[in-house]
Amino acid sequence: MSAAPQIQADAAAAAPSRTVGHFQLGECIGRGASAAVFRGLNLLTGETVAVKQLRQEGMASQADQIALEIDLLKQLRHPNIVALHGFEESGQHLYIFMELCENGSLQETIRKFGKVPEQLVAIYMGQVLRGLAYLHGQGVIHRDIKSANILSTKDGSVKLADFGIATRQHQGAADNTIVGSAYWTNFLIECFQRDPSLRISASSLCQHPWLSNSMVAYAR
Ligand SMILES: Nc1ncnc2c1ncn2[C@@H]1O[C@H](COP(=O)(O)OP(=O)(O)OP(=O)(O)O)[C@@H](O)[C@H]1O
Repeated sequence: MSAAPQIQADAAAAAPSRTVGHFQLGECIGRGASAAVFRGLNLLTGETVAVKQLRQEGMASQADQIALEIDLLKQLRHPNIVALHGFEESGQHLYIFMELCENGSLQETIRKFGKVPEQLVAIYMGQVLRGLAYLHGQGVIHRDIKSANILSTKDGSVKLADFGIATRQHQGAADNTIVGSAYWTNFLIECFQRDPSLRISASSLCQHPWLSNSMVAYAR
């Protein structure tokens, strides 16, 4: 969830071997502004999952947003969308159990391996667009498409994640609000100021850092 600064990731509270519901937590595999993400083992099936841990303290103001993310993810089933298995409240934390994407985000992939060849960008984009087409078919607008929110599995599939600021499109209503991550949003505002009729596709913009390895091109 991108817009949740109050919620602090608390990795220390989830020591390895801690059990939440029927999931055992393992090592921390990622961290965002609001969450820590752990590898988890489903003790009933043996399946490995990702467990997103959010601190409940100060969450009241974010409760609607979190409920929305869980509600949206639960209903979505597509090979290019991260599947949600369930959630659990335990102690001071909320835990969201999700499909594990072993390779983490595409942002991390670019950090580790540098720029991506055009041929692979085309493969990633094809999958991102299939995920987006599915979402739009369900009336869901993601609103924060960026490399950090596109996760990849070890077989090379990519999946859209992080529905913290996603919204449902009401029939006939256009969504003209600009939301999302700062550097992305600044660039979009700049483009809209130049030509308000311009339709900017966030998914197309993702390709720029993939091809150039320039992550902060639009930072302000
Ligand atoms: N399903 C998953 N499988 C594997 N790794 C994941 C998964 N979900 C998240 N991660 C890892 O954890 C990191 C942080 O997760 P996420 O971006 O959801 O946190 P956040 O705090 O909600 O994000 P933000 O910083 O945008 O607010 C990701 O960048 C990714 O590396």
